[in-house]
This record gives sequence, C-alpha cells and structure tokens, in this order.
Amino acid sequence: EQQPLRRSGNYQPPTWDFCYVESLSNQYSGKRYINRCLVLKEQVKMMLDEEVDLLIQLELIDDLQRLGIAYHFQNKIQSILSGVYKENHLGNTSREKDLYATALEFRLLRQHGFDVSQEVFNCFKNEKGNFKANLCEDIKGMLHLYEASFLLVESESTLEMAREFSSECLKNVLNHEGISEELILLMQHSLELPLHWRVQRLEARWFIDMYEKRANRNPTLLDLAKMDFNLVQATHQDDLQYASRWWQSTCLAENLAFARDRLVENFFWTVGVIFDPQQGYCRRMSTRVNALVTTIDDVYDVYGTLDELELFTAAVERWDLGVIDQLPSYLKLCYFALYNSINEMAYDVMKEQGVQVISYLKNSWTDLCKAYLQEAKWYHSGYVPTLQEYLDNAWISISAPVILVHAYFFVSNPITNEGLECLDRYHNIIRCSAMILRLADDLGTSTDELQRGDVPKSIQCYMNESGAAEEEAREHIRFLISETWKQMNRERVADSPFSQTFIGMAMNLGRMAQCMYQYGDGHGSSNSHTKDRIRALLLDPVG
Ligand SMILES: CC1(C)[C@@H]2CC[C@@]1(C)[C@@H](OP(=O)([O-])OP(=O)([O-])[O-])C2
Ligand SMILES: [Mg+2]
Ligand SMILES: [Mg+2]
Ligand SMILES: [Mg+2]
Ligand SMILES: [Mg+2]
Ligand SMILES: [Mg+2]
Repeated sequence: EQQPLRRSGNYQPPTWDFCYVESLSNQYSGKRYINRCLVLKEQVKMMLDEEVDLLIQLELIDDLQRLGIAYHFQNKIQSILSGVYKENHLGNTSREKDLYATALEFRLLRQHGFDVSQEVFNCFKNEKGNFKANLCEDIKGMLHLYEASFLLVESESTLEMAREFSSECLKNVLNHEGISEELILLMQHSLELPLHWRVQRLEARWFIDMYEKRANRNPTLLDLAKMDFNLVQATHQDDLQYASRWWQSTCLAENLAFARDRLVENFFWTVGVIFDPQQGYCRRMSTRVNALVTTIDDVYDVYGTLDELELFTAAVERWDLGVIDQLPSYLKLCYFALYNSINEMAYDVMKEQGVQVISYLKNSWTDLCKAYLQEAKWYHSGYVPTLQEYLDNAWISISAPVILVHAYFFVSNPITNEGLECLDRYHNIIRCSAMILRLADDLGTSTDELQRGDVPKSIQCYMNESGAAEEEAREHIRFLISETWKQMNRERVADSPFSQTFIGMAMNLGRMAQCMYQYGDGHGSSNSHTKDRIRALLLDPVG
C-alpha cells in the first residue's frame, strides 16, 4: 500500500564507532599509578589536618572540589565544615571576615547541606539595604559572592540581589586594565556558567589546566589531581566499552537507521550524572536506558505514523511479548530490546536485594510513551499547547523520570519503601531535574526539531501565547531554569527519602543538560564543543 510520508532527523553517523571504542586503552590503571595515588592522598590528608588558618583550609577544600579529588576526603571535609557551622551558630565568630572569606565559607557550607543564613551578607549592605558600591573593587570578593548566590532557595532576596549586583560588577570589570589573566579566565568561566550549575568532571578537567598556571600552586595537589583524573578515566573507558558491546549486540542502530546512533554521547551523560569510579554498574546500565530513550524518542518524533505510535504505546503498557505480532515490523526488534533490557535490570535487583521492581520500571516507560504520544497527537493535529499544557507533559517526555527511576535502583541498596513511594509519584527532586533537562534541551534542540517537523517546544509555545519574539522567549526559558534551581536547592537539603548519591544524580542530570546544550544541540548534532568535551573527559589522558 502507499508508504506514509516519513520525516528524517538527518542525523550524521556516530563520531566514534564501535571499533574505535573497542580500541581504547589507557595505561593508567596499573598498580604503579594506584600506589602513587595512595601516597599523594595521604599527603593531602595531612595538609587538611595540619592547616591551622581556617581560610586557607577552606581554600584548600575549594581547590580539592574544583580539581575533582574532594571525593577522597569527604569525611574530613564534612567534619571541618561542621565545626565551622557550629562555631558560627554559637555566635562566637570573632574573626573579622571580608566579603571573599564570607562568600567562600557560605558557599562551602551550603554545598554540604548546612543551612547557613543569607544574613551573613547583611554587614556588606548600606543603610538603604543595597550592597555597598565600593565592594566592586574587591573582584575576588565579587566573584565568590556571585558563585555563592547560586545556592539560594526561593524568597532569599539578599542572594537574589547578590547575584545581580555581582554579575553587573564582574561584567563591567572584565574589560578593565590590570587584572591578572587568571582572574579574567575565572570570571569569564563563572559568568558563562556558575560553579553550582557545572558538571564536576568537566570542571575538574578545566581547572587542572588553570591550577597548573597558578604561581602558588601546591605540586602535591596538582600531581594527585592529574593522576586521579587518569585513573578515573581508565575506569570510565572500561564502562564505555562494556556499554558499547551491549549496544552493538542489539543491532538497533542498523535496524532503525533513522534514529540517532550516539552510544558515546549516551555514555557521556552518565559520567556527568555520576563519575565515582565505584559506580560503574550504574553508568553501564544508565547508558542502556539513554540509548533506548534516544532511539524510541526518534520513533515518536521522526519516523512513526500516529497509528504505529498508538500500537507501540499500548504494547509498552501491556508489557508482554505476545503483542509483538501486532507491531509494524520495524518496531518488533525495538520493543524486544526494550523488554529484554528492562527485565534484565529488574532481574539484577531481584538477584541483589530480593525485591521485585519491574512495575516501577515499566510504569515509567508507559508514562514516557504516553507523553510521547501526546506530543505526536499535538504535532499531527497542528495544535499549539499553552506553555503550561506543554510543560505539564514535557517534563515527562524529556525522559528524566525514566532515567532517574532506573538510576535509583542502580545506586540504592537497601531500597526503601519510602524511596519506592517517592519514585511512584515522582518526588519533587525528580520533577525539578526533569524540568531543567527539558528547558535546556528545548533551548538546544528546538530549532533543528522544528525544521524537521516536531511538536512546538517551550519557546514556541511561549511565543504563541505571549506574542514575544524568540530571543525574549529564550530569556524567559532561562529564567524558568533559574527559578527551578531554587526549588532544587531546597529539595536537596530537605529531609528526603533519597540518599545524597541519588539527589546528586538528579542535580547532575540538570547540570549535564545545561552543559550539553550550552552551545546548541550537543547530543543530536554532537557539535564540536561536545566532541572536545568527550575527548577531554573520556579519551585523552591529562598530560
Ligand atoms: C537523553 C535525552 C535528554 C533524551 C534522549 C536524547 C536526549 C538528548 C533528548 O533528545 P531530544 O530529541 O532533544 O528530546 P525531545 O526534545 O524529543 O524530548 C531526550
Ligand atoms: Mg581499559
Ligand atoms: Mg542511525
Ligand atoms: Mg526528540
Ligand atoms: Mg521527543
Ligand atoms: Mg529536544
């Protein structure tokens, strides 16, 4: 019969193919490197212990975090900051602190879950309640005030003011004379994306190069940072090779040639979400989830007819191989791959913990496919939803709930009833992460998607509703991301049924989105920024 008109994503072949990934090898996994690392770690631990000047101790903690090696010293860091928090709480902070020290301390405490008050900045305001104008001369203080302001939650007006005041100052100061090259680079880096919104692993790679140029750098810290970066990269390469062999075995890339074949990018997402070398299983399985989502997203967005999509959605809801016969031939393998992969993940949880979780997993896929189908119906009918209608569906269709529900089971042992309950109704930390991922994704991918033909995205829905021009609409989407971060910051410290590991993953998913789409579509068209980042993170050891 007459073939239906099918769109195309015009996706390029993968930048790195299976054979290339198989060829990856990195000599930094040998005993010699591991022992050297242990020695350096002991030396750094002593530094932390023996440093008596609190400000220097906090600077050391900040450097360890930016160099990506703080995870080796978490307990020590937590106890130092807990001591600082108690000191402040007891009010006996005789230490006169300038803006820089106050902002650094505030950010580190908030980062580690201590609810230090924004009032600590009141002493820098004038009688009218604004920040004193002459503070602009203290560039380092301004930079740290700017970074600290991103740890705010809703209705913290002092921190809102701090962000506006400091970003104005930094932008004006940027083209002044006489500022060190290092400080200019640090200011540009922060204004581009604040530390709190950055992917730790990418920050570590960037900051190692920055730190190497620093006059008063500590060689032990630099050696450990480089060594550890390469050791972790070797572990990530093993995880990548494992995931790549799975993807090759599914034959989905050749079977569904219209869909994106982006195994390395799908793995890159998981490194941003959780980099800890111990969590290889989570990265390997999350890459499967990302690859299945990327493929099925293209079935709904690019290739499938509405009838076919109705059938596939019903088949996912049924979760039964018997339905394969009713599926169009090109969808049979895709459904089978989904069914087998997700059941295997549920099998692993049953084997490890004796808990049957398949219903949570398949429910998340059912919700995702129903959200996909809703978008397909809007597209085919030409209906333009209001921004709210669109977002109420699109925080699900962006696949973050699927990604995070599965990730919960990859990192949670024991699984708790409370945790399961919060998964089922998509706890707010999941919604916040999903909203940030959706909004950042639309900023990065909607231009290409609309050219090819796709449902109107948040930008277009807002333009349609408000009559705003595109740039104004994009500004509004960036504002919504910023507002969602305030909620996520609150959820992070609220008493939650989820572990800090899981909460960190939810936040990192939002961070990865802002990084991946910082310069347009970093996933689908895999622009040069993504290629450079993947090379720096996964392929090239640091020299
Ligand atoms: C990992 C992902 C965030 C998820 C699968 C690939 C993505 C990069 C994105 O792909 P996209 O086509 O942009 O999603 P949508 O806009 O069609 O929902 C959705
Ligand atoms: Mg290897
Ligand atoms: Mg393809
Ligand atoms: Mg899509
Ligand atoms: Mg889609
Ligand atoms: Mg998109």
